[in-house]
Amino acid sequence: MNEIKLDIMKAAQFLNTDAVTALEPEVKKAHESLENGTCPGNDFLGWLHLPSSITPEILADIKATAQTLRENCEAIVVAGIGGSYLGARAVIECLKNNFEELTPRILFAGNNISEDYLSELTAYLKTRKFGIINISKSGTTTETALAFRLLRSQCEEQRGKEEARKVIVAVTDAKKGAARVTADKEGYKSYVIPDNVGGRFSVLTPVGLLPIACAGFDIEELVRGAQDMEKLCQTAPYTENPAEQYAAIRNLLYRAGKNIEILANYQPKLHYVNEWWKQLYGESEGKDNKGIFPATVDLTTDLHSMGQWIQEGERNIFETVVSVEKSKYTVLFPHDEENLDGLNFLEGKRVDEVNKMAELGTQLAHVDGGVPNIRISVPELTEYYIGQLLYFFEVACGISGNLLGVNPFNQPGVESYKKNMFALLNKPGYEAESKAIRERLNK
Ligand SMILES: O=P(O)(O)OC[C@H]1O[C@](O)(CO)[C@@H](O)[C@@H]1O
Repeated sequence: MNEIKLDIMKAAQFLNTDAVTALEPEVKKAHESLENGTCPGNDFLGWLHLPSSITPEILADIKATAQTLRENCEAIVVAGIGGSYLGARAVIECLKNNFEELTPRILFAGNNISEDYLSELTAYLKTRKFGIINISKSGTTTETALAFRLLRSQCEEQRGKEEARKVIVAVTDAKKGAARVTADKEGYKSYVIPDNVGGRFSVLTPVGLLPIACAGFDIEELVRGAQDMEKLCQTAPYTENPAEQYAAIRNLLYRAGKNIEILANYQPKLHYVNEWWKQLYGESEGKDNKGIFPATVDLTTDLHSMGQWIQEGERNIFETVVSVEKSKYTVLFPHDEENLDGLNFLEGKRVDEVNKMAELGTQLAHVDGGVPNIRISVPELTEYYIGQLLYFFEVACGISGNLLGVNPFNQPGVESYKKNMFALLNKPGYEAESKAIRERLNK
């Protein structure tokens, strides 16, 4: 199998010579505790062998639902936030044309509380036949619930209740939560987010697969990539196991004082993979006053904004570059008669070659500047390799969180803002908190 490759040489050179080798027993133990289900948060390990559990029947059912939506909608709005949003968007943005809109158009909502966003979205949809995929594990997330309320009533108004039923799909908990109750009451087609799969690990459940199928992409290939990576991560020895090596090197760097990891790409289509990765690692590791801060950049774009900081700022960072080996198209650097920009020496070269030299030059400059560099190379931006990449990051995250000594599968800190927001908005049941927060603000 051809696969994504990890190169940690330019990061390991910042550590003692045998540091990565010496960590093997610890990494193996961290990985085994995932596999044996003995790690903290072990009731949330449903994602670990998810790829190999996906049957052709499950995929066929998702594809049939996607087909119904595709046939009946000019736009499909995917309502969700965090893990109920980013995985689908990451894959779709990787695979779609940078400029052409998909047919039907895939729109995202429920990931903010912006009045203008919702106003513009509902106005845009007024003249269009649209459907909704309402994704929320809890069914009570404010951002998503708000968008769904607005969109559902608009959809029913535009199509009539009966027709609307055919184009509203819920992806939610098996039993509890508003989304489940509404779906069951209204008879919407629905999918279950398993109890033991947390949002940020759910891209290979219908949370990700349904929107990706609606966008017209090949979910079989995506799952096949993840399945192959599942096999590799389970069987490969330490030195050839990308998930174990990535978990090892980032923890060693963290222990050496590098507490910020910057995920970088050289393809705009990977922007939302950055966003997905940020949630995966941020929510998994940032707790108990510990954790690498996950930051992201799009290059070469951000070399013209963040490049200075990365090159010469505080030396507490390391960089992980996701590099795509093969471009889909060919564009050659053009000739210019006047050559005022002095770039005719590049004439006839593939733009991708120039991009790759920018990448190599940047890697060497950053390493010279004291920034350890990890490189993940992806053969091509296809469903198969994206499936590999996402699953690789998930397993590495589980191992890494165990090495760090946290529970990688909870996110208790996320509740704090919600508690304050509800207190400020006088949510019933929050009377004491409302009183306390008002007193605090009036001091
Ligand atoms: O699917 P839900 O329950 O709406 O939650 C969405 C997101 O909110 C969080 O619970 C907190 O941000 C994430 O972990 C999750 O991915």
